[in-house]
Amino acid sequence: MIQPPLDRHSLRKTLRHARRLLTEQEQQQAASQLLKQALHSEWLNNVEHLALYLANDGEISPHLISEYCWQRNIKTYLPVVKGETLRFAHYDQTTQWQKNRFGIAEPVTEIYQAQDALDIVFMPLVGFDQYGGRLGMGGGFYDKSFASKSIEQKPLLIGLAHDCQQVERLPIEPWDVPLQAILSPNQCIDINLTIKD
Ligand SMILES: Nc1nc2c(c(=O)[nH]1)N(C=O)[C@@H](CNc1ccc(C(=O)N[C@@H](CCC(=O)O)C(=O)O)cc1)CN2
Ligand SMILES: Nc1ncnc2c1ncn2[C@@H]1O[C@H](COP(=O)(O)OP(=O)(O)OP(=O)(O)O)[C@@H](O)[C@H]1O
Repeated sequence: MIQPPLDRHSLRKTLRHARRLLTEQEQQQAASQLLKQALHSEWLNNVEHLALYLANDGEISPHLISEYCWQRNIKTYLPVVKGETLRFAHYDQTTQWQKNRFGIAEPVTEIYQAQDALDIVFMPLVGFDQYGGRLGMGGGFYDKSFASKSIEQKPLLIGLAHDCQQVERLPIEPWDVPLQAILSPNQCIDINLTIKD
């Protein structure tokens, strides 16, 4: 596991490099293990509206989780970049796509789901720690989007990650919105159950 002290910029560079080194086969294996962890965690049990993302830059892919959701009639949503924040648009196998300014596909729509109508948001991340710390791509999009959400309010924020993205303890900034849980191929961390010191 990578040991800080490393500043956010260096950590981001190191961790993005590590996940991009994973082979296609390792990515497929990770995606399949991730689905198993998601089912094992039981977080999907009573979910009706779930936001996830399209994997980019070596991120762990939640595509098998989407396929599971479609079989179960769980509605799936993707982030759409709007100015400095994110909106969440419904998608399924019939969706039409356009690329955003980062080259990531987004549904072509003007209809968005209210944030508090989402049950869970599976968040992409560059780095995480066992305390719910999250390092993203550096745009602050997720942090700004969920800045006013209290811990009790929907949606539940769950980070998805490769195990190689874990660090001992991330340097945290005041605006960072903590993860409430983390799923990786080998771990299912419920932050409320981990010891905070
Ligand atoms: N899969 C996925 N979708 C996502 C995010 C994400 O982290 N992952 N986002 C999470 O916020 C939002 C988009 N934020 C992003 C911020 C930076 C880059 C990125 O690749 N930056 C490049 C420079 C790209 C450019 O400016 O042309 C880089 O840093 O190398 C990508 C997405 C919404 N959708
Ligand atoms: N709630 C907020 N209000 C205003 N500015 C914010 C807020 N959250 C983050 N920012 C700004 O966004 C910038 C990027 O933040 P940070 O490095 O934490 O992004 P990130 O979590 O890595 O990215 P992302 O959430 O998009 O995956 C910071 O410079 C910060 O000033």
